[in-house]
Amino acid sequence: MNMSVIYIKDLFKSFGTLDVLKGVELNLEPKENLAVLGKSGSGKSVLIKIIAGLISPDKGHVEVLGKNLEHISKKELEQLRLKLGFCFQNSALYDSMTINENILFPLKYALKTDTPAEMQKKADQVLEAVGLLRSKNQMPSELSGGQKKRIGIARTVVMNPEIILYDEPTSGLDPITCVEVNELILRIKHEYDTSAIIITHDLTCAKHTSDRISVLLDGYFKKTGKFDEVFNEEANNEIKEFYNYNFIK
Ligand SMILES: Nc1ncnc2c1ncn2[C@@H]1O[C@H](COP(=O)(O)OP(=O)(O)OP(=O)(O)O)[C@@H](O)[C@H]1O
Repeated sequence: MNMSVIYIKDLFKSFGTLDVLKGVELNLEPKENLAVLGKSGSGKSVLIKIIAGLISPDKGHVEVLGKNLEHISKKELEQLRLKLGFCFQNSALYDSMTINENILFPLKYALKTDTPAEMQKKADQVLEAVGLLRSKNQMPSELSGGQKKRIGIARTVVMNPEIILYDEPTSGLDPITCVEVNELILRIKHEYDTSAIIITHDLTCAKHTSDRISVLLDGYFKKTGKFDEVFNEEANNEIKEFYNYNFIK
């Protein structure tokens, strides 16, 4: 039996004459963080959209939390999506709502199972976990970029997802705030027992937040392994040069 929370085999996706994914293989284990590195346009977002069932592959096997996406009903897909948390690049907060209302929003409109008191308790817990409980009555416009990222993560975590998909979690942040966000991603994994795919161009983020990294090049994962295995002496020049390993601490 396959124990992976995401299992992808022989995945192909083209748009017209553009072959984007050409034989992607991926295994995400329970409680594992996997960073996906790849150039702009290499197909990282397409891969995430396929995992979320938003677009269909041309060919290949995609299994998420034991469900084969090829044979899944609409209702099952809706239920599955509740177990997937998306952290968008721009945090995607509602500007006209307070931080507290932003956190409550998915609980109220997607989960619909808790009493108001239960929802508020969950919201307070995640705000505490990301260190921003005191900001709960502020508006998003009053927060820094790093604080917004943390709220975006809190809003995802409040739904208690089994898998979190982070899209460029450190983009646009200064190096010190990047470290804070990286630490938060790790803390979330340990405190909430989640697995995650972290799409990033930031090698420091990949190194610190993930158990393994996969490098998407030419439509498939050229290399997967622990950071030091991928960027070792024997790594081919494509991998070494592209990510300019020398700049990493
Ligand atoms: N719906 C679509 N129709 C046509 N082409 C698409 C579609 N979605 C993605 N593409 C193309 O697929 C390629 C991969 O796109 P994707 O958004 O996955 O790249 P990415 O690796 O996420 O890039 P970035 O790091 O810049 O976000 C691009 O050339 C893009 O134009």
